[in-house]
Amino acid sequence: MTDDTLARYRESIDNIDAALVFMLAERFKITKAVGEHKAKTGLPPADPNRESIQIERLRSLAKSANLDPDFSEKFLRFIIDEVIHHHRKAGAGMTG
Ligand SMILES: O=C(O)C(=O)C[C@]1(C(=O)O)C=C[C@@H](O)C=C1
Repeated sequence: MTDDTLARYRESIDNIDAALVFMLAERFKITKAVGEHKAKTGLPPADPNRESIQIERLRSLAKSANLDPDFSEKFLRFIIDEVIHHHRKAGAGMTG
């Protein structure tokens, strides 16, 4: 039996997932440039002060959007940790 309601919900979920992938691809495109800039200028891969500002901002945005701020922080942390990992590789001259 086909469930049209569920199929419609899933269509929307698939669109949102696609948008997330495109947004993440754009974010990683720009953080790649940041990593190269940092490697070239000798800046450290991680900037904990900047991270604190980003996390506070995202937590506040999450609250106004009715999204769990702890989840939002974990999500951003996960992404930033991956970016730092890329930055470290760029700093060591190991891209890819
Ligand atoms: O803004 C920077 O300095 C970055 O390298 C980008 C970024 C991020 O992904 O947002 C990643 C690592 C830093 O610790 C802080 C922020």
